[in-house]
Amino acid sequence: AKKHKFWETQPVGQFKDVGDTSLPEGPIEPPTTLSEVKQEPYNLPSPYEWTTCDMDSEETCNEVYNLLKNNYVEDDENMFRFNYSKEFLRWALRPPGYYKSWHIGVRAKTSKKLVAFITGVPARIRVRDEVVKMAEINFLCVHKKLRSKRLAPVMIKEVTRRVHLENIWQAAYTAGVVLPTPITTCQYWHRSLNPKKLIDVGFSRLGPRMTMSRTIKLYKLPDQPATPGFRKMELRDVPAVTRLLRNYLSQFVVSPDFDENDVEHWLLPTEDVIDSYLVESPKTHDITDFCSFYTLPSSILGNQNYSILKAAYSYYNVSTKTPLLQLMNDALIVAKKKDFDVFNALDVMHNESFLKELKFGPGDGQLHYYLYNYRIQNALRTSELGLVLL
Ligand SMILES: COc1cc([C@H]2SCC(=O)N2Cc2ccccc2)c(Br)cc1O
Repeated sequence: AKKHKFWETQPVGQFKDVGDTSLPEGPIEPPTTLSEVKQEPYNLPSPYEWTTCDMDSEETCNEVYNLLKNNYVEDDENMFRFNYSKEFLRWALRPPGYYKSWHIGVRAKTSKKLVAFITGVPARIRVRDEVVKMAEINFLCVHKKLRSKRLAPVMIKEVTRRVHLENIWQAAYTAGVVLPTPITTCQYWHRSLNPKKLIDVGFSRLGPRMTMSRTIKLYKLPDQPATPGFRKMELRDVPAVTRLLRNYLSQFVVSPDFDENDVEHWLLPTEDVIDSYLVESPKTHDITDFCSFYTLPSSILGNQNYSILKAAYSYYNVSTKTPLLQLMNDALIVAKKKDFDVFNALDVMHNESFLKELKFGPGDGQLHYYLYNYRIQNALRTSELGLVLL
């Protein structure tokens, strides 16, 4: 049926193959030689042209920011829309070894307006015992006025072509919709930090038999973290955090294979983008635990009193001495202190162990994870997934 016309032509796990144990785990199609990769860009409908978005350029970064701010992902009831900041986009799109050519835009030939965007960044992802060079595909966005012109399939084929040109044959991506075929499906959970605002904007509702003051008291947090030695991560901590994180992530079926360069980029604190904290034992000065969250505001569509929701998203957390429950409560405490309205987390890794106890509530968004050109025999449990995509 029409349902997945495009995805049924792609090397991804097909629904019809689920459960077929005769199909081996690993790449679905072999790599080709670079000469066999299409050398010229795919054809766009005639009014449009490809452009490479130089995120170092203030002007271009502004165009990308505004396209996403006005046209990127909304919730099912169109009450909120992601509002990735320019600093966040620069962080997300320029990791070690990134390719500018993978920051792909579509412009209208006449007006030169940016009307669509899709990106890839290189990553080493371990799947069981194999470390695979992949592209992490993200920020697929088509202007609201150009929807259902079938632009997305040609943009996906173009970013795939440019990834192939760099001799990379696998990719990882997420979507809020079911496509062939998720390797796992996660649930978002939310911990209120500013319940009054969340109720006012319609994200949360006052519980039955609950007053506003009772609700505010329910979510109240201490003013300071509880764990002795809890502090912000610094450059000098990169080697120890890398060791801690690599060891911790090795237990999951799918996870990033971070080296010190990656840890320095992805986890060193950047104001209003990424926050990272660690526990340095006051006695031994060992680094025993780590927690991190990224800053991703949302536009609030159509509320009289507020226009921005300040949201923190749990990123990578490692607990070896401090109980994860206490570590994450300290993360909530510093997030509240930094005036976040809500702290979001997926039910991946060991997150399920603290979500309910720390008063997270389940969200309505499901997040499906996908691999391109790499078959995984059976879907993973969310607790087997050690990969957080932005
Ligand atoms: C509305 O329920 C949810 C919406 C979102 C996404 S869709 C567009 C947007 O902006 N979101 C971020 C957000 C907005 C509001 C609260 C928490 C997170 C997610 Br992710 C999970 C939810 O459960």
